[in-house]
Amino acid sequence: MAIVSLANVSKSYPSPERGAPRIVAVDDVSLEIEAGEVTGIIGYSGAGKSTLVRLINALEPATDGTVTIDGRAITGLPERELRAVRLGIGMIFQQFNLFEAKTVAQNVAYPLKVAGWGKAEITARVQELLDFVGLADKARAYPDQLSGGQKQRVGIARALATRPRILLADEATSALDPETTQEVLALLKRVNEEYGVTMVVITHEMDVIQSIATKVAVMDGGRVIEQGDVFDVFSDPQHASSRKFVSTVVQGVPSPAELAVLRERHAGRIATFSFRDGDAAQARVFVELAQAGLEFELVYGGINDIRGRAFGHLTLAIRGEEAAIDRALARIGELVAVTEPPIGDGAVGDGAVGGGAVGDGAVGDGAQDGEAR
Ligand SMILES: Nc1ncnc2c1ncn2[C@@H]1O[C@H](COP(=O)(O)OP(=O)(O)OP(=O)(O)O)[C@@H](O)[C@H]1O
Repeated sequence: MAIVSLANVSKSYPSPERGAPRIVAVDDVSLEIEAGEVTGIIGYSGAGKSTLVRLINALEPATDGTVTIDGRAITGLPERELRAVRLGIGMIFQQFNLFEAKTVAQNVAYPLKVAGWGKAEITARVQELLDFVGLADKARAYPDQLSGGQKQRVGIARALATRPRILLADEATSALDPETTQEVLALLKRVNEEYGVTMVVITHEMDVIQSIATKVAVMDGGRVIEQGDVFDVFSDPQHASSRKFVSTVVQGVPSPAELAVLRERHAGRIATFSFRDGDAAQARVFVELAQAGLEFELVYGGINDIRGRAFGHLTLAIRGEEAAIDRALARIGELVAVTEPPIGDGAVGDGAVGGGAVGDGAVGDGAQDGEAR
């Protein structure tokens, strides 16, 4: 059952310039978040992700459409009732937002005080939460005595204090180093698995999606342009904008700048082949190219793993007769996704290198030559 449901939700703000049209931050978004799922919201800066989260946690009213939390439409509810809705939603932030003048225990206790819990109950709950996040020994410390990862663990304990069913995380690991990010992600995974908390995670980091998200929604220009299982969206994005965004976060897809370098270094036509798990097609690519009498080398590549399922991209520079390359790519295109990035500036001749050359063949050889990472 959907615990968060958005139906045709829009949010616009008046423009700072007089007479200019309103700024549309969220544009006709419909999204269902199932209870117990971890949903990643991704997209470029300015796509509307933070605004979407403020609509879900009832911090701002939608301009249009209906936001439903736990079966209850929150649009138009009076402030007193919105406060009750907010108690069921925890929130963690990139900059942790802890009270610097309060101890760790006081920070965690704060929402319980606001919610009117009794003193003994608060003490017991704070102890339980600090044990859960592994900071029982820091109860009396102040935030400036903690590392970034510890601060975020306090943030998580505080967000969970009132036993919310939903946790919203806005770039919660973006200020942390990679190792600390992994620790915090492991903790968030436990929050989801042990407490059954539904999570909505805004991020621009592939690591976060890869480690904890089960579902993902891609935002662009205020709209959700694609949503679905993480593996499906990342291994085979359907929408041109999500393909562009996904290619910036997955391993193995050369950026336009990297492509320009590849074209300078390697003669031939550059083509990227994309594979998904269960695909036995990888070897067929090399066989087809070799059988067509084409010379090729592996110039770029990478494999991504999303909870045990792999997908990857290999970029080859292919040399040979134009028509033979066309025919081979058409045949291979029936087996795997083939992309030939448009030839931009700096493209080096993709002219024929004379047919009949035998391909490099072995993946290993190519990888040594190439930029594989
Ligand atoms: N309170 C506001 N008043 C006016 N415009 C706003 C307001 N909040 C957001 N916007 C505009 O709405 C658009 C979406 O902003 P939002 O912060 O939701 O994007 P985002 O995807 O979270 O970006 P980032 O990753 O940079 O935080 C932007 O153009 C932003 O300038």
